[in-house]
Amino acid sequence: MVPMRIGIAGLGAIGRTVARALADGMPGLELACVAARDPGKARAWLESQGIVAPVVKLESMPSHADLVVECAPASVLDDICRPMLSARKKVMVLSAGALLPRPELIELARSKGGQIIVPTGALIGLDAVTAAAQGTIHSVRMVTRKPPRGLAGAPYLVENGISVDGLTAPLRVFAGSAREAAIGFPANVNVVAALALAGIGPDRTTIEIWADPGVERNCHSIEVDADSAKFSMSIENIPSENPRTGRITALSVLAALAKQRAPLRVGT
Ligand SMILES: NC(=O)C1=CN([C@@H]2O[C@H](COP(=O)(O)OP(=O)(O)OC[C@H]3O[C@@H](n4cnc5c(N)ncnc54)[C@H](O)[C@@H]3O)[C@@H](O)[C@H]2O)C=CC1
Ligand SMILES: O=C([O-])CC(=O)C(=O)O
Repeated sequence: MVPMRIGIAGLGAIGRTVARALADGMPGLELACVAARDPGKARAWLESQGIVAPVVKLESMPSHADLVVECAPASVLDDICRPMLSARKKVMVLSAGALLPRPELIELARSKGGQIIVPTGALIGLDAVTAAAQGTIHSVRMVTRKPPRGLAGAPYLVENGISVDGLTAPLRVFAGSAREAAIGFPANVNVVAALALAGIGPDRTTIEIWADPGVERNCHSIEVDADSAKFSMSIENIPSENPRTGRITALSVLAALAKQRAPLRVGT
């Protein structure tokens, strides 16, 4: 079987873990290329890891890869998706919050025959949410609690003069829709964007965000009420080297990549 060629756009907390795993060997998959903001730094890291892969520009990824894992800042989503989707290829999008204001990327995938894959990422239960969405979902509500350092610097906090420094008790810093949360916290709550895309959309999916000095983990809890089932889910994510990103996120990418070529697929 010809291996599926995987590209990685963004060599940070998620990208490095995915690159390492692909280089160690995943059946039916090969690391085909990497794109980074600083190509010299990327080459030095790959060399230090003994990983052989070309460092290429975002626009030339389609000639190297069948599927690109987007694990870069939200601001570069267009530059990663457009070339790949125009070439009828796949992009696994981690910056899910940046997809909400860009429905044209989904339209591009539709018109060209490419595909955007949003993995479950740092979340839980998108299998059940997508299943329930085949029927009627009445409501989806999410509450996120993060250590203050996992929220510091978010545009919503800066614009509203909300400080999370030196908190001694939990502070609710936001309540609103997934669409508003993705704008105000573009690097902190991609999870609610993925939840919205799986279920009832960004305007009806609601979220509260708490800066909680009492937690060490990024905690998400979700309640779904549908005509097929009512369910609650929660997950406590251990932060990776990037305090905003749970360790499980890169593992979710690996699981989603493995499904691309697996003889047995478990879960939707
Ligand atoms: N969907 C989900 O469940 C989750 C999504 N995320 C999102 O995934 C993305 C990646 O997260 P991390 O790896 O933790 O971030 P990170 O900040 O550790 O790494 C991002 C990397 O992208 C690189 N980069 C910047 N500009 C670039 C460009 N023009 N081309 C290529 N690379 C570029 C940076 O230099 C950095 O190495 C972020 O948008 C984050 O918000 C994070 C956690 C969960
Ligand atoms: O959704 C995100 O951007 C990251 C997150 O909450 C987590 O890793 O728990």
